[in-house]
Amino acid sequence: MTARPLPDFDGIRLTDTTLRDGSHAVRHRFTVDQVEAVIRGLDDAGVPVAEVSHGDGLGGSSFAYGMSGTDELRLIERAAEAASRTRIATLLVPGIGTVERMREAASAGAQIVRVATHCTEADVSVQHFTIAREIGLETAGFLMLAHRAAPAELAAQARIMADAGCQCIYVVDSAGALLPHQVTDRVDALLQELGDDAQVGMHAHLNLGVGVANSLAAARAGARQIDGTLCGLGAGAGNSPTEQLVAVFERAGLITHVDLDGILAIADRLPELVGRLPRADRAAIVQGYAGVYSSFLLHAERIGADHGVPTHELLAEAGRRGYVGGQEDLLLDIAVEFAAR
Ligand SMILES: CC[C@H](O)CC(=O)C(=O)O
Ligand SMILES: [Mn+2]
Repeated sequence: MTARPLPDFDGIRLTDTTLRDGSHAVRHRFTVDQVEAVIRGLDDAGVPVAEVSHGDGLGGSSFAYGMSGTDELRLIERAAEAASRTRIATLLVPGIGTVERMREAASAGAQIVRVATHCTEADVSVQHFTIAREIGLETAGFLMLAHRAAPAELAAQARIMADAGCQCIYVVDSAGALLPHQVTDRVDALLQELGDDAQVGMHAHLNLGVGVANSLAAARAGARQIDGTLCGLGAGAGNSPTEQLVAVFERAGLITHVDLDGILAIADRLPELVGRLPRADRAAIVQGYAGVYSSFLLHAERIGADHGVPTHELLAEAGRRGYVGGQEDLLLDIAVEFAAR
């Protein structure tokens, strides 16, 4: 294993993913003007990292996942121009995004790449981490749907990412299904496995209403990088709101270096900038309860409406069938089956 420096940051490093995970909630229609306004607000508040891409990561613009309103490379470029101290991250799911797209994102101004895989398939990220480090990108790894892997199994997958050059491995609660003690167990297991080889991060969703508590549990257990989005804008019931994380961490004595007034100011402006915000409605709560990938929600709403099947029934069945991220199209099979009954 090659020695590599860990991201240097004193305290908890927040990554705001409004312009990536939040993209699901606006059906991937972010404009350059919205990106510029959000980045300026985050930058003024001192948020260290902001993530930008299609909601499903680089290359996600497609019929299956939803077409981007504006090419994500233009959004990344504008974000990098608008930021004076916030560093721009982007996300890549191997198989959706390519190494070539990652290079283009780096040329457009991304300095950090976060490579996301299903929680038992870290091996598909090895090539991406190797090349990302070669081209000088900082790296993070996402183990998605982390509730589906026991702590020891998740730690073994984190080891694969760390050995490939990943500097921070995230417990990603894609379904908003984890409870605080389950987050603590997973962060503990990763820290024990990784030692000084990589940091640990937490990405939480709000489907069961405990996203902020989960983020706090992770930070208290030793996670160094934590994700949020302004007003919780994101897939499913949304993400831990960045502005609440700043307030909660300050109360808990954890340093984020983000200015609370500044982050509240840009969060306050978000509804006027983007419109509809996600909420924990019946479908989103069932989604968390059934452990279903959060970005299935709007696909399930659309497919359910087309076939006269309630969204929450589609999602509950997707949970029973154990679908993973990328299998959004299989919701259609359920809808057709249910509609025929
Ligand atoms: C497309 C990757 C994925 O949506 C990452 C993420 O935010 C999650 O799993 O929650
Ligand atoms: Mn997410």
